[in-house]
Parts: sequence; C-alpha cells; structure tokens
Amino acid sequence: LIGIDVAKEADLSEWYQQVITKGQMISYYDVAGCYILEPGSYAIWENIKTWFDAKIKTLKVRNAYFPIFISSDNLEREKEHLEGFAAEVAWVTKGGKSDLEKPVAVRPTSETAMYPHFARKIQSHRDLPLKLNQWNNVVRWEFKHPMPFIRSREFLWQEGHTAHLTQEQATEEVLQILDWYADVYQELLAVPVVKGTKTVNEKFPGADFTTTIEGFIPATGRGIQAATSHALGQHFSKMFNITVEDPAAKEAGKSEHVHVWQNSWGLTTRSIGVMILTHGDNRGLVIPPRVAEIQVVIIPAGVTAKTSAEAKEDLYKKVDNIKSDLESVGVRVETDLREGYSPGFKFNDWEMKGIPLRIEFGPKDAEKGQVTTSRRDIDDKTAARGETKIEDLKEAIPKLLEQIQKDMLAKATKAYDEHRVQLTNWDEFVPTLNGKNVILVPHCEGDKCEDEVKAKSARTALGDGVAEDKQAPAMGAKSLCIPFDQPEGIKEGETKCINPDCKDFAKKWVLFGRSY
Ligand SMILES: O=C1CCCN[C@@H]1CCCn1cnc2cc(F)c(Cl)cc2c1=O
Ligand SMILES: [Mg+2]
Repeated sequence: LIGIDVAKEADLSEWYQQVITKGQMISYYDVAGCYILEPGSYAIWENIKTWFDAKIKTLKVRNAYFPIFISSDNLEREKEHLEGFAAEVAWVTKGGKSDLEKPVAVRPTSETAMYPHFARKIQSHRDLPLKLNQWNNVVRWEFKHPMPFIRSREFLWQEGHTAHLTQEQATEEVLQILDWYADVYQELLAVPVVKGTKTVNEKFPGADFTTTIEGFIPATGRGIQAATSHALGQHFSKMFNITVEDPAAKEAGKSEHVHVWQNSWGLTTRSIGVMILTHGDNRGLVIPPRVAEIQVVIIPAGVTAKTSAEAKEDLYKKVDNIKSDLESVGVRVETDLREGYSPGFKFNDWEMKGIPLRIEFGPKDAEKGQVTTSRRDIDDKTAARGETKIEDLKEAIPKLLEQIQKDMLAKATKAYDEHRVQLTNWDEFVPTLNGKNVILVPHCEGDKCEDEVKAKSARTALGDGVAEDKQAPAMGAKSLCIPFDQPEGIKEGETKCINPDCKDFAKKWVLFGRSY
C-alpha cells in the first residue's frame, strides 16, 4: 500500500515516519540521529532562508562562515556555559591513523568560535555594531530519542551574533529578531506561536535574558521551543575581553573601556518538523502555499483509451497554457502527464506530498472553459472542490492560495487557543495537562518552585491508583515561557503562586507544559 496506513491520532510517531518518508521529505541514514534532507524539505528550508535573510539584511547583518572545528581551549573558555552541555559535544580525536595532539570539538553552536575573533576585530566604538550571521549546520550528540527535524544530532540553522555599544541597541534587536521568528512560523509556515521570556530555569545560562517563541503540537498536547533570541548582556564580552574605549568618557578627556553588549539568535530546521506535525493529516503532508516548492499541480482527467490522439493533444495543449498562465503570475506549478497512472493514483500521490492545490482538467472542463480545483487543506472532499473559469485563473488561483494560507493558520491557531488553558486552581493542573493542554498559571517565578511543579505534575500524571508498573510514563510540566502577553488578574503581593506548597506570591502568568 503506498498511502499512509496509520492514523495520526492512533500512532503519532508511526504516522510521522510514514508522512515524512512517503512525502519525500526525509530519508534514513546509517549514522544514528542523522537524516537525509530530501529536496522536498530542503526547498522549504530555502524558502525560510530567503525570507529571513532578506529581513536581517535590512539590519545590515552580514553573513560569514566560521570553521566547524573548535579548539578545546576555546570551547572551555566559558566553564559554566560548557558544563551543562559537555555531554553532547562531539570531538574529533584522530586524523586518519594518527591521534590528534589535542582533540577538536565539532561546533554545537559558534559563540566560542566567533568571540575570540570579535575581541580582535572590535577595538574602537567605530567597529560597532558588529552583526554577523551564519547559515550552517551544528552537531550535538543528543542521547534522547532522535526525531527527524525535531531532534537530530546534526541540524541546519542560522545563528546570528551581534555586538553593540549600548544595552538599548542590543535589546531592540533581540525583540526585532523574535518578531521575525514569529513571522517565519505564522506567516510562512502557518504555525501559531506564543512569544515570551524564558524563566531562570529554562534560559540560556550565558544570557541576561532569553526570549523565545513557543509552539504547540495538538496531537501530543506538548509545547515545543520554536526559536530563541538571547540578550547576552556583557557576559561573553567579559569572558572574551571584547571592549571598546567609551566615546562619552573620551569626550570628557578620560579613557575608559566598556564591555560591548551582545545578542545571539537562532532558528533551526526543527521549524519544518513543527509545520509537518501541525498541518499533516491522514492523507500525508499538507504544505502551506508560502513555503511550498510546488503550489499547484495540474492533472489531466477524462483521458481514456477511447480519447482520440488529437483530442488528447488538444487537452494537453490547454493544460500547458494553464500552466504558463499561472507561472506568469508567479505561481509555482507542475503538470502530471505521466502515462499509465490513473488520475486517482495521481491525486493520492500529490496529496501525500502535501501540494496545497490541485487543478483537474478534462474534456468536459475544456468544453465549459473551466477547471476544477481541489484544496489540500480541507478534509471534506466536496467542500475542498471548486470551479474556476480559465480566463479568471491568473487572478483567482493566487487569491485561492492566499486563502488556503490564511485558513491553515486560523485552523492551527484555533487548536492552540483551545489547548492553552488558564488556571488558578492547582487541583485542575494535572488533569488539564493530561487533557493534552499547556497551562497558563500564576507563578512566583522561583526556580525551586518550578522544579516542584515539574516533579508533581510528573508523579500524579501517572494516574492515581494505577499499579506502578502499569503507569504510562508522563514527564512533568516544564515552564515554556513567561508570555509577553500577560492576562489580567495577578495582584502583586496578593495572588498566590499556583503551587500549593509555595509560600510566595505570584509575579507573572507563566506557561507550563510537557514539551519536546
Ligand atoms: O540558542 C542560541 C542561538 C544561536 C547561538 N547560540 C545560542 C545559545 C546556544 C545554547 N547552547 C545550546 N546547546 C549547546 C550544546 C553544547 F554542546 C555546547 Cl558546548 C553549548 C551549547 C549552547 O551554548
Ligand atoms: Mg539541547
């Protein structure tokens, strides 16, 4: 059977594996945790890259390339930063037959590759702001279950690294980048995200504060970190001695050196996995038009053995005209003229690949001077269908693609909104979590308290009264972010923290959830 033979709601991981392989996004590879990105998914990454690269160029960010190898001296410059991550560093220890004098690390992220260079490059305030970005790959030797796009030992990303004279300039950039990350998910991938700040527990230890966009996978009810934009403050510049002479002090005839204010920000190919998990259905992939390599596929119908050669030729000619019409208005279109396959077979094939819109065109359509359209995002086959006059195609099809894009985001946003539950009563916390929701609660922002919430929601999530060995493992709820968008209702020094054993008052509404 070539179709997807497992339901998304029945077995998500089996469904996901079939959808990404039969949809020709991923192929498997003989190194654990590594996957082949087939052209279908690489084309989506290229669309994301084209859009985001154009945005950062408006900030005068320049792309560069740093070596993939990092000396242990450089990697270990930042002790505390490394200690939390040491277990996932991949090391090169041999060249051919001979051992390396000093093993080199494969970059897991490039701070320690770039910042010694920043220290050399940045001498005067005129060298600021320095804004570099890399489109590259990184390696993290994860031990948790790998999942294509979502968690792999090598992935593609962009990593932006900037240095500024003032904290204000740095902060402004952190927030601008986060907005563009949200746009990549919402405007390109039609995936809703919540913007916020990471709590002390979850932020990057090397940052003053970490801003994040948090996605949601309805099928599992788990949150997922979608991208992060860190305000590093002067943490790394003090570590790597990146200073400039303070222009203000110089004005006053004094010579003072100030540490620069830095940011780093990253978005990865995980975004493609989130898009697939969000929109995919039991017929396979569903790709939002804005990032689809092919937006429309035209399939001739009604051609049978009885169709005369000239009738067929005439039909194919008209199909070609439709294709050129659509290409002339920037639509990415393919025709499927393969012999020996029925239209039905072709419909399934392209549906599995998630092409957003199908155009069927047969002799009857030709007679009526129209085409039959079928939207991939609508489950109901009848509701998915429409008719368009051939002379209207140039205007109608781009509009229909935009409608599909809009409706896909609306549908996913509705699902996220329905599963983001605001609570003030602890007794509802775990049952709500088990209902495949993420939860917004008043919280004291204490890291110990956060750990307790995680522990409690893991234990009781195993279902009371069920025999220990029968209990399905259920991880605890982590804090996902402190949403920028704070509801009303927390009274300073009055509203209690959600954790019944916590004595402190709530400071903010914090989003908790099981997560990837
Ligand atoms: O998230 C981003 C955006 C792009 C640039 N980097 C930051 C911080 C990355 C944190 N992080 C994440 N993972 C890591 C894994 C490691 F093995 C080592 Cl040595 C370090 C890290 C590490 O610093
Ligand atoms: Mg990690």
